Amino acid sequence: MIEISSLKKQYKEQVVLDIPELVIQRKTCFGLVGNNGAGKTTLFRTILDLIRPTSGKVLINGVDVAREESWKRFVGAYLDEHMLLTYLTPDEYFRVLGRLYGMSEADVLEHLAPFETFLNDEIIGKKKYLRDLSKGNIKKVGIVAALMGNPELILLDEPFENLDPSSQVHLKRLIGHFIDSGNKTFLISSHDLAHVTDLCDRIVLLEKGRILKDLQEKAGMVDELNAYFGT
Ligand SMILES: Nc1ncnc2c1ncn2[C@@H]1O[C@H](COP(=O)(O)OP(=O)(O)OP(=O)(O)O)[C@@H](O)[C@H]1O
Repeated sequence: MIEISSLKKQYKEQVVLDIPELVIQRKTCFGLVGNNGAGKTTLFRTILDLIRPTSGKVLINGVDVAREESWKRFVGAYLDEHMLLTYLTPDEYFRVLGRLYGMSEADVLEHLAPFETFLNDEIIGKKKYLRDLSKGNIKKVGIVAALMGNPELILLDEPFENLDPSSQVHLKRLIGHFIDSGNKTFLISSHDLAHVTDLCDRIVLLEKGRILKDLQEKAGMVDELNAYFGT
């Protein structure tokens, strides 16, 4: 469970995040939407303690993310390519992460198996450095890496961006499968209203750092979002 209280992030006089209270229950697929600059990435970065809030706090399963490290064992995330070791090939990167999570080579291969189609033949088994992959293929590596080590909570920032249409559908199926397995919580930010509303049972709409809507009923979700975005 994620508990956010009195969370504020300010750059000089600009308040970019202002969330008095937000609780995200376990086993939820939580979608985060909002226009450019609404504060989606800032919220994710704050939850992951990559930036410190000006005030307020984030608890993951009761642990204050800014004070302890234990939450990192059950959280996986992919926000952007800065999270990757781009001087490695994808195979090397998965192997390094596997070691970090105490996985054997066989465990790593077992983890990668369901992603075989998603990680197309330009990624696995090629001696290409991560930094030389296309944007979409880098994203695929980041997403598959975020799911390593059997995390309970997974944060994905714009997972569908830069993916070709069939990979988007494939990813949606993969995430859906993890959600159906019943023990994972996903936080997904996206500009793709169709994908995010298909997947998520709760969607929060941010505007200028504030929660404008908190949609928790599937029925009407799409219409409310379309009305807001004028789509
Ligand atoms: N280091 C920083 N210094 C000053 N302002 C910042 C900094 N980082 C983020 N911001 C500002 O915070 C606001 C929220 O940015 P954020 O990246 O969280 O938005 P977003 O909803 O993820 O946008 P997008 O959909 O474009 O990715 C923006 O106005 C941005 O310019």
